[in-house]
Amino acid sequence: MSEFRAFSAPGKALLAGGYLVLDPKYDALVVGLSARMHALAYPYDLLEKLDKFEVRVRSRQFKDGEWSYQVSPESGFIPVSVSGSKNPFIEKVIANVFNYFKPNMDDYCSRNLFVIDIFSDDAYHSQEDSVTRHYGSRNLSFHSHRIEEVPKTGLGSSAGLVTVLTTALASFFVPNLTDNVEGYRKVIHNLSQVAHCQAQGKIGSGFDVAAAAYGSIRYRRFPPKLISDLPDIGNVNYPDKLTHLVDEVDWNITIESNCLPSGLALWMGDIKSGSETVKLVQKVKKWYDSHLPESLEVYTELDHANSRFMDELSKLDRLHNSHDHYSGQIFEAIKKMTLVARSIRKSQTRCFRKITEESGADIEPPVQTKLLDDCQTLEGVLTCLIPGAGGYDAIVVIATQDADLKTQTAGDKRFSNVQWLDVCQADWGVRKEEEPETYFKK
Ligand SMILES: Nc1ncnc2c1ncn2[C@@H]1O[C@H](COP(=O)(O)OP(=O)(O)O)[C@@H](O)[C@H]1O
Ligand SMILES: C[C@@](O)(CCOP(=O)(O)OP(=O)(O)O)CC(=O)O
Repeated sequence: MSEFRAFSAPGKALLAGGYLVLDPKYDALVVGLSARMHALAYPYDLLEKLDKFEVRVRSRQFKDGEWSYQVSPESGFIPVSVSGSKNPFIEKVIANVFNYFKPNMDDYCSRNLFVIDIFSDDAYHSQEDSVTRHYGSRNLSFHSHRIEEVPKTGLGSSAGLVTVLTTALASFFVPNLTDNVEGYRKVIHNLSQVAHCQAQGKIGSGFDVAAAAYGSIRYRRFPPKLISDLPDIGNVNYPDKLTHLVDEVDWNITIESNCLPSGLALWMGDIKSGSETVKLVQKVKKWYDSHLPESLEVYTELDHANSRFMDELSKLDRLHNSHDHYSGQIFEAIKKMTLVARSIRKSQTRCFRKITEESGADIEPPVQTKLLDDCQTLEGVLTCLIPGAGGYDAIVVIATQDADLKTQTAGDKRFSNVQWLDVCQADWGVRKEEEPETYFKK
């Protein structure tokens, strides 16, 4: 492999199943977004030190955005930073991709330097303190702060980074991956889940990594033990255990394509304040354990509402695919879906308000319920919800394709805190980008 090549992976919005998805008993709906994380892999290069590999990852949209790590087979491919700065997500990707492919120094003696550039679309981060530059054939925002200091919008930047970087790095070891990402999607997904969990230092449900790898899906998580049982990186057994986990073990996971029907549009509104997912999760867990069996009843009601929501969307999607988009049947189905979606939202709001009041975790605080109710009055809106962990981060509105929420809400005080992000659903997962030269700075 000596060619330039580029890959990209999508951001996510969790539309149903927040909290429940942490338990392998429940399904969630996560959609892939048009905002993507990109990786441009350069041809092999030569590093003077012939007994080591070096991976150089550059993310030039952020201050000091360059991380270099060296690895060698003798030290169990434990990445050693040579740039001084560390990025845990990049570090764990390198550790796992090398431990899985186990490249032999002799085979790579004159091609042991791997250079990868990362680009992230604007919607992932707040645009304050940034300048737009024409880069290749794209407009990209360049921030004056380091990546950790730039506020996020919650689209899953680390999951996108891990997934696209795993793909790009793997393409150095498997030359035919570039033209066959589909054939390696499961390996990319499994390796990315492992790296992401290790970097986060916790085992989330993995819905964000699954969406980065597969796009819009109905998702049921893997048992957390699969990853927590791995030995430490550097342990002599790590490469074999990892390979066994990635290739042989049944993860008991559900990943089924489940996208928003093509006649509907997704709007994502960033709210000018944020919530911390980890703290919310801790409070909800505590509430769940101390309120059994009532908390189980609440989860069962929520799960029922979530499943109805996913089923209705699938039904509408199937109808859309088999009919002319302007047929009377589609209009009727959308009208029916609106009624169903509103009853589902009522049920979700009732449950989330109850959890909010009893746990002290602001999943759906009254101001957010009010905002959703206001959104519901806009023309063309089917339903709206608070994505992911809820709180004050964001709202999602599902509307008919011709509804223009930006125009409808402009100057309306009720929506003064909402900034509509420039994203839509894009249901494909990690993939090759056909024209890598469009990323080159001219
Ligand atoms: N474009 C990028 N370049 C380099 N590192 C990135 C980039 N985007 C995200 N990251 C890494 O992911 C971290 C953010 O991860 P996290 O806090 O889990 O946020 P998110 O919810 O967006 O995934 C950053 O601090 C950085 O280490
Ligand atoms: C609570 C959760 O089920 C969903 C959180 O969804 P968000 O979309 O809010 O996630 P972050 O981007 O990580 O903050 C936790 C999980 O499933 O890991």
